[in-house]
This record gives sequence, structure tokens and C-alpha cells, in this order.
Amino acid sequence: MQSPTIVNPSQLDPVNPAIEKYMRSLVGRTDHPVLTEMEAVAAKNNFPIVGRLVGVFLETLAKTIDAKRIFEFGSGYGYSAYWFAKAAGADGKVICTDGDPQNKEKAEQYLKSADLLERIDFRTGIAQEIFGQTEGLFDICYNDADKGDYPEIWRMAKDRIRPHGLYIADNVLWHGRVAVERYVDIVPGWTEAILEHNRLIFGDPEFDAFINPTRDGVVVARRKSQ
Ligand SMILES: C[S@@+](CC[C@H](N)C(=O)[O-])C[C@H]1O[C@@H](n2cnc3c(N)ncnc32)[C@H](O)[C@@H]1O
Repeated sequence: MQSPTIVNPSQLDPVNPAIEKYMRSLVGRTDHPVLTEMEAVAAKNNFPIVGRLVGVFLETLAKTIDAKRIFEFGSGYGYSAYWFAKAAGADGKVICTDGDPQNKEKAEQYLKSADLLERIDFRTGIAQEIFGQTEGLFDICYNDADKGDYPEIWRMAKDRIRPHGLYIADNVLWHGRVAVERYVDIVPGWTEAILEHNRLIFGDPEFDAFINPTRDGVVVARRKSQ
């Protein structure tokens, strides 16, 4: 029997680059000097922010459910938090987490310049441990941590989302690795972890779920009423 060919992940990016470019051209009015700077820094340092299209998607989702209390697992230097904080409004709060204290420092500078810092509570450390120190339900739990942590984060977050609240996770298509038999992973085990994470979500009777294939795939799972 012939063994399956290894597919270069970029060949499997779900949305054609020309279409992504067209979609990007539609959201120009979201431009803000702080965003542009954060995007330039990401491009220069090859830092994996969600990017403009997913940012707009996150803001829209958060506004749709009037989200006021949001927890981020893996905030980097605050790019995705910018969108959530914008959506949450002056009476909202985004708890950000990151293992790297330098990211907290940078995030606070950027979000201060965007006049959003009062909506942010940025904590340094392991996101799962910080989450364990919080109480109550969240409107949104957003997962963008190391991919090996995804199943654990889903398991701990799902019961802490309010009815009709959202669990959102980035990179759930992992540049197409989830869809092929042979692939080269960035870190061994991450693709398997994402596959398990996605299976758990779509098999959970308490949630309705959908993957938006924009960029690297964003899963949105809505908790049903209790
Ligand atoms: C993909 S980046 C986050 C990007 C950010 N969500 C954005 O779009 O702007 C992942 C970040 O999560 C942090 N991280 C990964 N796993 C983590 C964990 N278990 N606890 C805390 N931080 C984590 C890394 O330090 C990194 O800065």
C-alpha cells in the first residue's frame, strides 16, 4: 500500500490568500495607530497574533452576546485583548494571562495608548493556574495558549461559561495539519492535542459549535441554556 504523502501545511490554508486580502480590504475603518504598531511588531518578530480579520470577528462575537467578563488564556502582548476590551465597553473586564512578564509590560503600554487599560486585568503566570484562582462564570473564555494545553483548557473552561456564553479558540485547523494523515508539527504532540480538543468540543451535548476557517481556524462554541 502506498503511504500518504506529507502535505506542506501552507498548501492547506483554508482561505485563499486573495480572498483574505479582499476581506482585509473591507475592514480598513478599524485602523488605529496602536493596532498598526502591534501588527508591525508581530510581522517583524514573527509573533503569532490573531490578526485583523480574526480581531474583528472576536469583537463582533463579544458585542453580539454583550460580553462584559472575558478570560483570555495566552494574551501575548495584548492584541486579541484590544478587540475584546473594545467590545466589553467601559464597564467590562478582560482578564489577560501570559507566562512572559515582558508581554504584560508591552500589553499595558499598548492598551494604555488605546485608552483601554482600565478594562484590562493582566496577570503573569500559567493561565490554567490563574483561571483556577478566579471565581464565577465568564461570558467568554478565549483560548490561544500553547496548543498542547488545549484539551486541558477546554475541560476547565467549559463549566465556567455562562449559558449562551462562548468558548473561542484560535488555530484549531493548525494550518491544515488536522486534515491530513502525515504532517510535520512545530512541537510534537500539538496536532494530536488540537484534534482531541476539537473532538471534545463537537462531541459535547452542552455546546453548539462551528469553525470559522479564517486565517488558521477559530472555533466558537456556544453554551446551551441549562
Ligand atoms: C499565540 S500567542 C497569543 C496571541 C494573542 N492571543 C493575540 O492574538 O494577540 C500565545 C501566548 O500565550 C502564552 N502562553 C502559552 N501557553 C500559556 C499558558 N499555558 N499560560 C500562560 N501563557 C501561555 C505565550 O507566552 C504567548 O505569548
